[in-house]
Amino acid sequence: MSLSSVVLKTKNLNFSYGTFSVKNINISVKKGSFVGIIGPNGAGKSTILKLISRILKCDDGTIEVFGNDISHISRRKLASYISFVRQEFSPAFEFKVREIVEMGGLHRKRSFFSGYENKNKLEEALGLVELSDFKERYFSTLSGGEQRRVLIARALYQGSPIIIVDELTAHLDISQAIHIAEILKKLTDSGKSVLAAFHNINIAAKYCDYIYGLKDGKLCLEGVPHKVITSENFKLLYNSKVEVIYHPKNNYPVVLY
Ligand SMILES: Nc1ncnc2c1ncn2[C@@H]1O[C@H](COP(=O)(O)OP(=O)(O)OP(=O)(O)O)[C@@H](O)[C@H]1O
Repeated sequence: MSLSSVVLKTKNLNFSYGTFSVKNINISVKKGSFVGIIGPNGAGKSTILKLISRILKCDDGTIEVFGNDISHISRRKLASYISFVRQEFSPAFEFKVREIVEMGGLHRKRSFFSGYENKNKLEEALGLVELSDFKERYFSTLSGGEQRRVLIARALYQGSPIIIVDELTAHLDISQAIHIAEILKKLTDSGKSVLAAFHNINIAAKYCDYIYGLKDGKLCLEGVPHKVITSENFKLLYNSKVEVIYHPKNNYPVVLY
């Protein structure tokens, strides 16, 4: 694939909270690809995704989206390139589900109070995550999994070409996790790009085109799922002994816990 198909690229990214740092992070995401980051709790996955979404500012290094250094573009412009689905979201005020989803379109509007921007798009985004009947419910009254699906709908409504998801399967039962992964996979088939952190390695192995392995703030593995998901690498990343087999139908690696 040509260099021009790279839509997101980090170069030697460094960041420290003081006690924990991520070091020399080089990640590339190509147009239409589904890229995963795996690694144990506290490895720095969320930190990297927050740096890319400019929630945190890197100490050193650069992040480029479509060839633009993100430190030189406006928040609105960044929101037109990247949507970020956080692991947790607790709004300070009571918002209805449709209002949360509509927040995804703020970069296209003058103000939040300009009324419905695009009713069809709103219906479409909620329909995709099977929450059409929840539009008028207050976000705080939804279960963790339902809230998560609302946040995915907000990212879909935002309409950006790059979607970043922190812990794709958080709060989702296995059927919802597969459903959301399928939606994102379809989006990559239509040219969008997804970068997501995963704890569920089998979902990552099935849906990702490319996987980065992170440990103690450093990338120590990268490649296609067949190369990265091996029992040796699992030991290296998680210090855990597992067996890896290959799916009888589709041949992707499957971890036997
Ligand atoms: N605001 C903060 N101030 C200080 N340390 C932080 C802060 N946020 C995160 N950390 C620390 O940075 C490290 C990496 O956290 P991060 O959330 O990036 O890891 P993660 O790989 O996403 O973990 P998990 O899989 O548990 O979500 C952890 O040790 C965490 O305690």
